[in-house]
Amino acid sequence: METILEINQLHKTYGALTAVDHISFKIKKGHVYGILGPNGSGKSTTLGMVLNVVNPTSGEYKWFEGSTSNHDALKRIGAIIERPNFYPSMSAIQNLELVCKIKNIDKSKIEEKLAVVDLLNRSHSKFSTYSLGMKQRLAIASALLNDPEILILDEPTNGLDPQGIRQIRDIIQKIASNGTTILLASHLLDEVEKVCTDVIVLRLGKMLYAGPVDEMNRNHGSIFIDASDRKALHSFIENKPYAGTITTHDNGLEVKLYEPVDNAQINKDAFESGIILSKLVHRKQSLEDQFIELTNKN
Ligand SMILES: Nc1ncnc2c1ncn2[C@@H]1O[C@H](COP(=O)(O)OP(=O)(O)OP(=O)(O)O)[C@@H](O)[C@H]1O
Repeated sequence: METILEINQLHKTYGALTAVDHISFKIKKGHVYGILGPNGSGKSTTLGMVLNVVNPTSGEYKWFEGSTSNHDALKRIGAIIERPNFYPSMSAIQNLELVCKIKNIDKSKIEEKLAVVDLLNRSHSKFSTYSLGMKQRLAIASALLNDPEILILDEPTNGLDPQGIRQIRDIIQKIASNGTTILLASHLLDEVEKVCTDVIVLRLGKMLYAGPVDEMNRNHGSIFIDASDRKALHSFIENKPYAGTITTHDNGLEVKLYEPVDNAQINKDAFESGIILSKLVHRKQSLEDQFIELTNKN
């Protein structure tokens, strides 16, 4: 599968502060990627570096498998990394015509792109009359004018109401379904989970996870068990191949599972080792729990 962007050991410091710490990942064609992390984790700096507006301290990145210079690659990319900024007294169409003129793009695409972002019926209204969501959608239409191979969005739903958020998410999915690769930065796990196929998790500039969203979710959870002989229970469970970290609580043991195992099997194993379980509860970890765990741990 074609690689759109390859980042290798990209690193950025501002004085003593490390904003991005030797991160490496690949963006493959046709996927929707989320860069997920709390505020200040280095998402915008990463986007800034690959868009040639922030100079990396070290490391490298390569667009389109190196078939073009990083400067020329920008013509094949659509990006919104700042708040939408258009002329307030001009209509959507007039603003997009101006963008076409500046970027030397054919005007014929304007209507098509306004339709993608659901703004055709307001295309003659002044930009100043637009809601924040409409402004953001116009920015997306503008970034799509040159039919980019990848669309990059930094916190695309920031400040929007639930309906505005929903519209932007639907539009992102519509654009992705037409084959455009998408890279979006977000601090919202829910957003990434709903929209993205793949995720790169950052914290304090470090990459904690890169891979499919559903593999981040492929977690076997924990079991909570108890028996009258706690010590024997501990020795029994710690030797099981499915058992990970064991935490002792007042009301029993919590055991993280490395492998899938059903309750009946655990019960049988315990019984065969002479242990009668007085408690056996299986809890699957939510993606949110995992995200919090990932971003707290490292
Ligand atoms: N121009 C700059 N000068 C100094 N420090 C900077 C600069 N730009 C970013 N930083 C710092 O680098 C770190 C990463 O910032 P960055 O904006 O990339 O994070 P982010 O994940 O995008 O967060 P947010 O969502 O809050 O923008 C932060 O500690 C930030 O204060």
